[in-house]
Amino acid sequence: MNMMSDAATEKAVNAPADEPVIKMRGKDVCVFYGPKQALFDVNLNIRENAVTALIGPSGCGKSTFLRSLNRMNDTIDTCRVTGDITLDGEDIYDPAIDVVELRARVGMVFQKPNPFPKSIYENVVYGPRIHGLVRNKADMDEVVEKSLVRAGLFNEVKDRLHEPGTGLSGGQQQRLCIARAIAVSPEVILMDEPCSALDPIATATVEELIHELRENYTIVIVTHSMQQAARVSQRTAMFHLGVLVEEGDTDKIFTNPDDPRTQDYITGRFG
Ligand SMILES: Nc1ncnc2c1ncn2[C@@H]1O[C@H](COP(=O)(O)OP(=O)(O)OP(=O)(O)O)[C@@H](O)[C@H]1O
Repeated sequence: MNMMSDAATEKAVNAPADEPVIKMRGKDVCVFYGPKQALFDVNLNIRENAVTALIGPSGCGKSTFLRSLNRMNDTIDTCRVTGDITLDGEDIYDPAIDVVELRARVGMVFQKPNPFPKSIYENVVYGPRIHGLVRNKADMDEVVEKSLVRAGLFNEVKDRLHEPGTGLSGGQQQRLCIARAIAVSPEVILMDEPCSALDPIATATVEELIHELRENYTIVIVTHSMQQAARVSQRTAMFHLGVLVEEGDTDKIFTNPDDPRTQDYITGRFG
């Protein structure tokens, strides 16, 4: 019996074993805030089941590009996006796209852990409930436990699931936010400097988690830390003044970049 889903079958047919699968594709992406252009013709493919790091000096457009991948920029009145961005080949800016559904498929974790002022349990179950993914208490218990286990938090919180999420440490709150993102079974997780508010130990835990999540998810992470990009990512994209300077295997970008701007940035000459 053939157990493969149609989508999996299609992928297997379309992608030879050694060809990476492209999960998201950005083509000639330009982003404007009012009259100001923040991104210029960015062409970047995001590989499936890999971690892609977006690096570059402050203001270069990393977060702007990240936010364009799940239409978070739609929430900014002055923001306008041109070019094409696809998810599994589908145009995410097509007016027929349901943005709520898109953001369930392409989840997001923010810089500052932002749990809802509710219990740990409610934080995780909120998304599955609004997306109609759980029908009863047993479903809810299961999704809460599974998501917290995947986020590496279950053992630390299993005895206090009904206590406020805001009572956790910063690192635990960030893992709770990751559990909340995972709970709706996203395909892609966008992370905007997810460790910048965390101490080194909590950072190491979240980095380990990112490493593990890669097996099941496609991850795009904005980071200011070169060490972090080198530790967690397989692909790196370097931005400067709104332009994608270069992208490639992380090892190559950090040891032998093609562009002098990348060389200057990774050696700390600017940024
Ligand atoms: N909401 C906004 N309104 C107007 N301009 C904005 C807005 N958000 C970002 N910008 C501008 O767009 C450019 C890119 O900003 P963006 O935040 O994407 O850069 P970044 O590389 O993520 O920076 P940082 O590393 O400092 O977070 C900057 O010039 C910034 O001032």
